[in-house]
Amino acid sequence: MAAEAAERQLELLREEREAEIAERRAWQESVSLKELQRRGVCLLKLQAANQRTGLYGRLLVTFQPRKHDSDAELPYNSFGPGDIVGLYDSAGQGDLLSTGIVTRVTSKAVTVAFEESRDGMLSVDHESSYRLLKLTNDITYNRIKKALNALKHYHGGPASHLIDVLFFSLDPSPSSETKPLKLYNDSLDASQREAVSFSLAQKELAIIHGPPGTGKTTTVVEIILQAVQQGQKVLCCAPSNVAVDNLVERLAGYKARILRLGHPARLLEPIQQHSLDAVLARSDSAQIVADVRKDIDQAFAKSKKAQDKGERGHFLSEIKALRKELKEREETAMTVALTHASVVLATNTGASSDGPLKLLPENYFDLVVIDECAQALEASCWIPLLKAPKCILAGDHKQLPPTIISHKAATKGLSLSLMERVIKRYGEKVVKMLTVQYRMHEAIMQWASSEMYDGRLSAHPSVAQHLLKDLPGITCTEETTIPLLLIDTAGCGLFELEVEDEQSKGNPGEVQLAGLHIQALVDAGVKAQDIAVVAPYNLQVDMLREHLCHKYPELEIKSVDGFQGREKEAVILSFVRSNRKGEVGFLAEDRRINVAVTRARRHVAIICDSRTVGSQAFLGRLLEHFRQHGQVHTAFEYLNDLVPENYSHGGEQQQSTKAPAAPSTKQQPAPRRKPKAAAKAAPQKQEARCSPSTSRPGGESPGTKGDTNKFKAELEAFLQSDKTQLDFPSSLSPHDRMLIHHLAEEHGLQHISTGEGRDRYISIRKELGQAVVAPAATPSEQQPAPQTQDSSGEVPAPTKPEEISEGSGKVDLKRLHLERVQREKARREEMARKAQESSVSTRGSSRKKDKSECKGKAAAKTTADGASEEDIDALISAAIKADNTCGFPHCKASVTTLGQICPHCNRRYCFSHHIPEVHSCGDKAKAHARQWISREGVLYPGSGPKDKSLDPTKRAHLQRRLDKKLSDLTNQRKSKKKGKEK
Ligand SMILES: Nc1ncnc2c1ncn2[C@@H]1O[C@H](COP(=O)(O)OP(=O)(O)OP(=O)(O)O)[C@@H](O)[C@H]1O
Ligand SMILES: [Zn+2]
Ligand SMILES: [Zn+2]
Repeated sequence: MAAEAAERQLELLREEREAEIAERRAWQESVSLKELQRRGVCLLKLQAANQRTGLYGRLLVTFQPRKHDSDAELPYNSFGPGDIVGLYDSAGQGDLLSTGIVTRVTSKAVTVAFEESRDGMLSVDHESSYRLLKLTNDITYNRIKKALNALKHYHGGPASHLIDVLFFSLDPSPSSETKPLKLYNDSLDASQREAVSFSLAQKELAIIHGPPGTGKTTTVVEIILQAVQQGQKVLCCAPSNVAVDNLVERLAGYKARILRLGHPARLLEPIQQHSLDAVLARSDSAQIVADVRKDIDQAFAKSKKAQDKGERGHFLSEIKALRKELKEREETAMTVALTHASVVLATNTGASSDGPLKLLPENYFDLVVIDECAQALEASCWIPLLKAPKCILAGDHKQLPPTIISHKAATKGLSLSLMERVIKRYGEKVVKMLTVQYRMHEAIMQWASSEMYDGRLSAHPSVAQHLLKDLPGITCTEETTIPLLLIDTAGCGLFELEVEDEQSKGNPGEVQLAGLHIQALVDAGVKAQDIAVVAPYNLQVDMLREHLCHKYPELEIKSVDGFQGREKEAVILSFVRSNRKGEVGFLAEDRRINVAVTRARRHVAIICDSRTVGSQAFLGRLLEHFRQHGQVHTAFEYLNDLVPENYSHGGEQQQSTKAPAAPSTKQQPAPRRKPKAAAKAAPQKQEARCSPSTSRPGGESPGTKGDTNKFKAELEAFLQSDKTQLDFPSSLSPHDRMLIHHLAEEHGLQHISTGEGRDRYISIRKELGQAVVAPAATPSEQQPAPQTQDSSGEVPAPTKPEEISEGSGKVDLKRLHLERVQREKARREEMARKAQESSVSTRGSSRKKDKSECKGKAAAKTTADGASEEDIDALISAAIKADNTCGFPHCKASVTTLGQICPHCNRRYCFSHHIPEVHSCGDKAKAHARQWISREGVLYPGSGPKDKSLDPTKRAHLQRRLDKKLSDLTNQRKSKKKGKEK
């Protein structure tokens, strides 16, 4: 049974391994070194800054960027302790010199430990240029493989019985009686106490299921202390270093005798003293060991100066002998340190028998504890599990499972954790769930509880009602007094970026909105360090960082996966996906969303397109929870702050003079959040939830009806009159503004915002001849429904197709026209009948030719000629509408409210396409930017005080950054084109 399972795991691991290697190879073969560096797996142009001998006689070399100033920072990279890297000679052929393990990474340097290589000693010098490339990690794989092979052939070891239980060939034994415990931590709640005594009483297996914030680690620590109290030796593991360190820190607080295995350099400062290295350094043999190491270093230095081969060989053999001695002495000291400890802690792979644990006898440990078990590969758990007769697994299988590269291996079961697998079989028999949570406001918890934890969670009174405003130094504002906020972008045209060969997604509009919400929180006194911005896609994380990091260096911006296990007072989630297909991709993973939401203590803000995201049932219920128990803002309320100049459309293009280049358009405008008082006073705040997402053509959302009708009446009166401008008072709520904006767009009227902040008011203007536009019965959907080329044949043809001019705009016109005709039907039966007749008569006679970029500016004129009077009305407004779509070929996004005019080509583009590089104004923008930089010495207006005497290095730096940005954008565009051609 166990053997079969082990075999199967081995197979899946092989598959995973192959996928990993294939991915890396594909990168290395098809991607330039520069690009590899951009992806964070390669560091170019390094120099060796220093080298010394570390533990086990390994050579430790610290690399820095090869720059003349010593302060240079490494570029962004994903190097971390434990990573296997290749060291290459940058000059010449770029040969692989050696492989090593990263032991430490700072912003300025990376340290690598090199094993003794086959042909003697690696030697690095300070003059040469090197590069480091991350390799796939053989060590982890090999250790897991080794453990699985040991499992396959396991016979008579301490874990025999446990293995049978975990593979279901033996039922767990009945638990033993235990006497009442004297707790180390007497503040444990009832569910935690129960978990502790249950775990101690079980014979082979206990599982602690700890939902977010329920004190899982607190409970595990108590269990370990109790076990130690009973004289047991405990091996305590977790898949990640962070989780292990967390346990070390907590146990150290109780003065337990602990020992942490692993590279000391990667451990947090307070944990280092518990590391094997530190313990050894304090031991009696420390001085001798240190002396031996010094001898090695000296011999090494001499060997490099050696004149002839013979002399050199002499030193090398001396080094060899010294290393052997060092190893023996270290092993003796290590055994002493290991046996002195009651609790040995390591990562799952760190517990491998090829490390220090090989020094201990086979049945040394009584108990293995694996924390965060639901995030570990089952195979990796078998490394520690083989070492004891009993295990306690702690974790939450309702949060994210381990990351797997091979989709196939994942679906075949590699992503199923040991914890989940065992719970599925044994259920309640072996599990205790912790049910009181100490993190989230009740409103945040409630959703997670009912969706993921059978409604069993309750909030501890100390957190149940806590809000941001209760933190010191925070004023009461709308944002700090609500636990749940939904900022809905539905209908605002804030679409995700479409980078087709890119798995990752980004959404610039949501980046801007996140910036505005953070500003509001910070203005109210919330510290940036208490806020996290979390997004499910790395591309979005990068974009958020780029946009927000300078302004709020303390702000934490992470992917959902990177934030698991953490918490923040306020969490802002950007769900990114906004498309007409309602595609949500891996947002559909319930556990990812569970993790994202449950990081927050007092406040969660979700920024998303409810129309895209809400189409998935689980996410739909999340949004519904926010609507029921929280506040809803529509992104329209932030419009004026987002792109102030775009609230008008038509003649005025004030912005074209002040937008010098691409980067500037990505910059956040100076925050001008709506006046707090006005926002609070808005009486129909609750109705703001009736965002455009809920309005459909032919039916408007309840609750807004009164206002809509009122404004509609005003508008109609205005249309009938010969006035050309209608001003609305500045006291309008954001919601009313949105309604007016809708109606104006409906009627194809100009829509202008005048004034600043509190004094801002909206006016509506008509152009000459526009008074004849027929008022629409109901708001129509802002963007027409998605339409593929194939399905276009089903769209009924308009009355007189032959009168429609050539060009792509006409198809849109047809459909828009028909939509309008159909809506009119409800109100004017007569006309509707006529329209229907005619559309039936010509149905199927038109074919779509959606090629040209022309958006039908001319089309309106020509089509107008012979159409019936009503159709002229409809067509005029349809033409206006068509003119209001993005200028990018095939993009149909509305740009009436959120478009940006490109200063180079003067066309209006949607948020995804407004960047000059994206719609092929890149060269112009680049030239312009260079001019600007050389003239002003700044990257974008307001990026810093104008410094005419900008020094050349600084300028070069700016130039480099700009070039990078521009080339990134160009690449994005290229890859997009590639995708399109397929
Ligand atoms: N019985 C308790 N009484 C008061 N506070 C508690 C109790 N148990 C846990 N806490 C508090 O709850 C918080 C979370 O505890 P802990 O770190 O043990 O949780 P966890 O479940 O491991 O967290 P995670 O969700 O990251 O897995 C801590 O601040 C801890 O002090
Ligand atoms: Zn342009
Ligand atoms: Zn567009």
